[in-house]
Amino acid sequence: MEKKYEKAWLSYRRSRNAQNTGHFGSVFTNGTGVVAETAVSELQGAAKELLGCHMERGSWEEASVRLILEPNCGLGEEGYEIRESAGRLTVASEGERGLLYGVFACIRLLQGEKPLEGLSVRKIPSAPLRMLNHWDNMDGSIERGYSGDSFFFREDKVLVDDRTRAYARLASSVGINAVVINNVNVKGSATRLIEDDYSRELEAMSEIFAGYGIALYLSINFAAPMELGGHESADPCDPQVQQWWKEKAADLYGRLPGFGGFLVKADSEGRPGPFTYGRTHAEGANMLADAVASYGGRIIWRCFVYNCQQDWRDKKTDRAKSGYDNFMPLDGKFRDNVILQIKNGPMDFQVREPVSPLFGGLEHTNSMLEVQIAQEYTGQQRHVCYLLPMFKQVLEFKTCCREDHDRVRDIVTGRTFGQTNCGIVAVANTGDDENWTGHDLAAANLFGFGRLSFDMDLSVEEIAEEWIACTFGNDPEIMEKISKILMMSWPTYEKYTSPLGIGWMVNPGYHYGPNVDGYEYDRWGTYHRADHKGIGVDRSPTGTGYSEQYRRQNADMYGKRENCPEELLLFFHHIPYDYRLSIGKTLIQHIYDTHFEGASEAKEMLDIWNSLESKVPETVFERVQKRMEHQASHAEEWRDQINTYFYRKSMIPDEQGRKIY
Ligand SMILES: CO[C@H]1[C@H](O)[C@@H](O)[C@H](O)O[C@@H]1C(=O)O
Repeated sequence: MEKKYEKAWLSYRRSRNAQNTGHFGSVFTNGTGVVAETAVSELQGAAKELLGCHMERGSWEEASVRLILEPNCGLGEEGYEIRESAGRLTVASEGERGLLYGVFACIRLLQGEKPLEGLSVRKIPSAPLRMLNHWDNMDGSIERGYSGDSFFFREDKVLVDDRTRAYARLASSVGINAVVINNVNVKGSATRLIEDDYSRELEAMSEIFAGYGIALYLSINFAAPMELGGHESADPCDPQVQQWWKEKAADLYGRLPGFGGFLVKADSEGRPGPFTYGRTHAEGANMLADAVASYGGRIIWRCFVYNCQQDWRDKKTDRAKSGYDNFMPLDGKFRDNVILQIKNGPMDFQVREPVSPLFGGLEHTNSMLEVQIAQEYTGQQRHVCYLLPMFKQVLEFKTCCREDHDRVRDIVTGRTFGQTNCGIVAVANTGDDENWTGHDLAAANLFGFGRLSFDMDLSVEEIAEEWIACTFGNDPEIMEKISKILMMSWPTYEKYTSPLGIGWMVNPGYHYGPNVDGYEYDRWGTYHRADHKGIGVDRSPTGTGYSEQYRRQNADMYGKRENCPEELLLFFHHIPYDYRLSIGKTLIQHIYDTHFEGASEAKEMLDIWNSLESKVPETVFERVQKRMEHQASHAEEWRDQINTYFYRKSMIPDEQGRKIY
């Protein structure tokens, strides 16, 4: 049976005032393609539901809204301009996708009850590629999925139904233009997605996506020529293997409208890759790039490559170094239609990490920033954790690879090195739960990721406010309180879990809940190295040397403990418990204090939510309340386990004499 689903931020409430109704009499477009059609019908649907206006199609002269393709207007295919004058609204772009994004922007204004009079807005998307990666498996499960099962797959079948369109609307409404529907760990029947078996469904899906300006991408299994083609190897330098991929590409591009290309996780966590054949990642990626090049296809190649068989006794090997060690020597060796996909930090989506040194390191290679909105290590969508402030910090980080235009955002938007194949991608947080994201407030991360990738000038507060207005309406009390919860949530989560850049301390495997030594003696390279004197990983030049992978200025900042930003202190240094931080307190006291504070803030967020009972729909109120109650008590569990652990290790009491077990 199909599960019901809601419309998230696209569930339109009737406007409380009539200020904008005059604008929505009729609509004209000179676009003739499917995306222009979508733009028109989205506008008509929203006008009807938000304002009660039935918009007819009208001629250029009479229409009150004109969606106009204007060649060479400098906006590009995806940029738009919205102009209002004398009761008429014009949305202009060079491409139909720009018209669609412009329409969704108008709809957001209506949802926020903003007046349209005299409006003049011009936006060109910041990142060329704005992508979602779904880690959905063909059996319907989702790797690191916290919102139910997949709505793309079930029991080895590809699902194409109303929900596919509903998903495409949500994604496109915030500017997403590329989607990978299957898990990067490609095994079993997922390897067959590129075979004919699924062609009918994938064709239908890519058609729906294309109508919303979204390119469908697939994750592939590097060993597919062996598993599907019966070849003896998957060696990228073997002409037969090359030929096999060429034929696959010809077939896929021949039948899937707007097909984007492949995403590849190779030689990582047990997945096959070019290393088996003594080949480099560049040789692997370029072979695929050549197969898709003539169709305008792209190969997105992940840099999440590290030794997952480490010995915890070995203090020289450092997982944080592996991305850079593997890919820096290949800079400049990749084809132009290859994009390296780099996780924001050198480890794995922890609550705080430094920015990967590949940003600012690579100069001749297209790169894309990968973040995770599925909250694998940040509360798994049972805890509220609004991640946009983290993403914003990452994007604003100065890599020092240039005097100017050297921030991560400059690199991934093509400003630093003039690249056009670049962008930003998030591991998605959706599933077939009624509200899409399990936690209703987690939808702010999905919405926010899209909005930020489209417009990196937006502040995280503005994004939160837009999302709240679209989802709950713009009642000032709702706005203020939910904003407050969202803005508190990441720092709060960090405080009661693993602050100062130490990370981890979770239960192995499923990564939820406190377990200080969970990964301490394991093979994954994720250690905190705590003993009775101190804690932290020495990644300075005299330790593992990781800090030296940064450009000089940043290497100096991270390499010396007195220069290191404190929020990352334990990522880079092993610090004694009695070390005095700049705020005047000792490290151990800071650990105690943050955990007490974090747990009490989690309770405060719950209280704020509870005060909104009469203001938000009952089902939503209760869903969120249940999760926030769990969060508040789980935060206490974190607090007590962490504080007790470090009290037992250090035997230094809390200066404030609070209860430590
Ligand atoms: C898809 O595999 C994931 C894996 O579940 C996750 O725990 C790990 O952190 O990252 C991997 C990756 O990013 O490839």
